[in-house]
Amino acid sequence: MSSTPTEVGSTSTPTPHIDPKGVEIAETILLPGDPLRAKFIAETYLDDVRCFNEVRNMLGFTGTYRGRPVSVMGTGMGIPSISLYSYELIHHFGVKNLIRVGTCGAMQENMELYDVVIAQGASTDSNYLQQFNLPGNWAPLSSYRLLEQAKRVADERGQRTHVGNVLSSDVFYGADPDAMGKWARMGILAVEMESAGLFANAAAAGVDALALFTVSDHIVTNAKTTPEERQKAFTGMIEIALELA
Ligand SMILES: O=P(O)(O)O[C@H]1O[C@H](CO)[C@@H](O)[C@H]1O
Ligand SMILES: O=c1cc[nH]c(=O)[nH]1
Repeated sequence: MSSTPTEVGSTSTPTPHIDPKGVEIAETILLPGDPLRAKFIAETYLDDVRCFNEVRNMLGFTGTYRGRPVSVMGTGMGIPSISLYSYELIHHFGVKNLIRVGTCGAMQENMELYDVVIAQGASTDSNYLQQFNLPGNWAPLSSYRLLEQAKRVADERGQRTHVGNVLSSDVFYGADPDAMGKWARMGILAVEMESAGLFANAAAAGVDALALFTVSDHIVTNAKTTPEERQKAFTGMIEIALELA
């Protein structure tokens, strides 16, 4: 990371990628990859909404959900993108609970479109973790506190879930046709592109992170949702995440 804000700052002091212009950012934030999904979540679920970021159109909003402050912001796609936003949110704006709400490609045959995946851990083919110079291979895990709450809320709502290890991949269009099968045989539930970076940044800073996904397509059966459904139809996952705020 070339820019290293280390103190929690004021919301009138911008970082390179977030300029809240005085609008507060809540300690709990939902993080979809798509900034338009952030706008949809804010407009659909939050009261008293204010926009806190428009830099690069990576829209961020703060409002209340059942009276509690909560923010929601897009992260873009891939570990480099979510890593710089999560770093600034944690280290400059004091965010403590970071909940990714994404889409994923299912990799196990017992999974269906619109099932919710709760990431217990995130394996990765990215080199992002090497910067921590650990003397071995570190396993990026989600916060057990948030994981346990999310599973309980999902069960209460009758939402079908799968809890386990996901793959945060640097490649969407991979060159190796065998790669996904190898990960699936190690029990990986689904592929997405950000959570390992989010979990690493959260662990390094001692804050809590979780990732929830809606299955948008299936790597084995080739079932798919449409782009419009990807933006809007994932209400089960969003409603679980909002209960954690
Ligand atoms: O729907 P989002 O949250 O963007 O997540 C998934 O979708 C994107 C790829 O289409 C990647 O960001 C992947 O992680
Ligand atoms: O990263 C992703 C997200 C959804 N579906 C995939 O196949 N990959």
